[in-house]
Amino acid sequence: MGDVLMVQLWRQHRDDRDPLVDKGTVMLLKEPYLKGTADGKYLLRVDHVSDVVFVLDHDERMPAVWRTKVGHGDTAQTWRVHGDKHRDASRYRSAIKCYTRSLACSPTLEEECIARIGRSQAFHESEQYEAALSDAEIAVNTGTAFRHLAEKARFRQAEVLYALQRYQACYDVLAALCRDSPYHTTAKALLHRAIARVTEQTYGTYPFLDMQAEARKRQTPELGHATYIGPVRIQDAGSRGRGVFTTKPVKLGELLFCEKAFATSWGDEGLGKRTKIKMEVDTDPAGFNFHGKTVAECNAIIRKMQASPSCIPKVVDLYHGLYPSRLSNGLVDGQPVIDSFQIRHIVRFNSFAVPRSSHNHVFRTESKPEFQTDASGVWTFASHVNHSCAYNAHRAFIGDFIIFRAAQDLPAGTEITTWYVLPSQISEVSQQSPFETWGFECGCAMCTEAKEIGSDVRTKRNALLTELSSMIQGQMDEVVRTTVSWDRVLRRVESGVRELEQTFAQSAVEVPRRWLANLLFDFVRMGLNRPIHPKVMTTHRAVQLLLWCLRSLGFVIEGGERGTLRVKRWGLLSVDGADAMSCWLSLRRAYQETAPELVTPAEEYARMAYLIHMGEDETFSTTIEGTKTSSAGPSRPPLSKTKSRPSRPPKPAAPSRWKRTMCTYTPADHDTTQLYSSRRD
Ligand SMILES: C[S@@+](CC[C@H](N)C(=O)[O-])C[C@H]1O[C@@H](n2cnc3c(N)ncnc32)[C@H](O)[C@@H]1O
Repeated sequence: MGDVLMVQLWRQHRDDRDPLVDKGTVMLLKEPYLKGTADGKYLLRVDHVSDVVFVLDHDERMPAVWRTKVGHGDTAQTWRVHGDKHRDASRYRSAIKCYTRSLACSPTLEEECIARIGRSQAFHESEQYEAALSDAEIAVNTGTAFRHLAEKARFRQAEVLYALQRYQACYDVLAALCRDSPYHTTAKALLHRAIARVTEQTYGTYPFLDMQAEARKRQTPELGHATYIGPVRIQDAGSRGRGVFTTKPVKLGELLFCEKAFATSWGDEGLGKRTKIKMEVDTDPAGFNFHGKTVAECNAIIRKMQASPSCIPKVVDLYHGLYPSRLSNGLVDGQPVIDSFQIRHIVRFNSFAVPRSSHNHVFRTESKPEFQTDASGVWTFASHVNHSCAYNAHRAFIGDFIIFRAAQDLPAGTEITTWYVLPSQISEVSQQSPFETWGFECGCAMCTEAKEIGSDVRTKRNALLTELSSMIQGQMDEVVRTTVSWDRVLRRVESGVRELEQTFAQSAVEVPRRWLANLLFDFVRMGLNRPIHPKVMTTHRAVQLLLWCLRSLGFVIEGGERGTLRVKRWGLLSVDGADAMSCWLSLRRAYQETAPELVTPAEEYARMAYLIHMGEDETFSTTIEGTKTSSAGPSRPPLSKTKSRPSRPPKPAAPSRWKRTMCTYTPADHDTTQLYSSRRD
């Protein structure tokens, strides 16, 4: 009839150098459907990438009348030359088409092998690693008869195995290649990298300093390291579905796993700027609104699944709520079946919004006053960790790596938990559940206690909390402006806090008192901030209040004022306000005046908290001291399998440096619960 219908292709990978649809492109659409447009017309909408099949000329499904006529110049060699040209210009789609045509008319095994090597490279450069590997392996087999091609094909195979993160297999190929061709310097260099990756994968030893530096430097900080899964495994967690459990006793701070993201989406703006992604708002048939990073993240996942079909099962196996699983894992018409809507559900339940490095969440400077959430991504192993507000494992980020460390000593068979979001007020726990998005109720001690207390206790607790926090702020201002004595404020705060404590029937070890700890910590910080509140708090009182703060988080501490300081039980690390790391660092500072003998143990505890918070402690001294040399602290045995540091002699405390540090180190100035995104926190 001469009609023309618009076609809308969703979620396809766009490459402006090499358009997906060009003049003469022939597509087959599966399950096509028409969608009405605002101007009263119709278009064909294709939501799922696997609902389009691009038909090439030699494909038997191409109608004969549409096939291009084969000319005299259409030889394997000319197609290959075209392919090389496209590949050199980064037009991989076109290059692959040309190599495919070259393969279709290769008259000899040698010609075929050359075309395979070329196509493997084009697949590799366009991140279609599995197709690249398949071509490389065929080339290795066919190339054995041609010495010059065999070496090339094996190196190709090794490069693709490395890109596929199959480091042991990559090592095996390279070790043999280097034996046969000892002069192959590029193969040797890759062999060294493969060895480093196998070591990371097996022992969890990482060059964290380099990783932090790389994450800061690179615009898209996807780091070239391997995933390590330590003493943990996925298993049934009863009513919580699957969960991650320890396989052996684990010590506080030990590395549980360090996982490279399956897919992340980073902003396309310059380094250090806030993320800005072209907004693409979209509603799927289930009614979810997805925009910005989430759309980009879905696209990144889909693209990776298309390119590496063997990883599809581990993605579609992730929790996706009530959305039905309809996918077969196999290939249909030569390509994997990908349901875009299922991917959206997977992203909704499993994605983390992340900073470039956990440093960005905890530390900020005057030049970088804003907290950045630079990306969002999916980590397929980490996604199995369930939530608890009283979590026992802490996650940190460096580039596209998620690092989980034990935040307590954990016996074998313990389910590890993290926080998705934290309730922002005690009262909220009893009203609307912050976990509604995920469809569960948190059963941790804190949530259970908050639910079980009677409404009179709850009302009293909330009233006291509100009264105390506004009183602290108001009174501190009074102290600064007038001659109101500091002691009077302190007495009022102390009696208010004691009254609040009486609203808890259980001990702080059983039910940590996050909000009380926050309040106390805010108070101490104000008191110690001498440039603003001159001479308001004695350091001795600050020490007592900081210890109180840690005890409110469930820490059991022996001594702490003079002579001895020993943590008998580690409490909640906390991420919002009174985090244990800030408390220990403030204590370390205060001890410089009141009990110098306790500076070193306090620093050790601060270092442990830092390790758990940041995922590594190699940057501890640099970050805390603002110098390149390590600060004081007795050497301790390396934790888990992390790189050990040489022990250094204790150094005297340096108050002037600390002052400088205080300018850059303001962890309690923000509410970290806000920083991770509306999804998983
Ligand atoms: C990212 S998944 C975690 C892994 C999931 N349990 C599984 O079986 O694959 C998030 C989902 O796990 C479940 N979940 C997580 N924490 C939970 C908790 N504390 N209690 C009950 N269910 C929880 C909820 O169904 C939530 O939507």
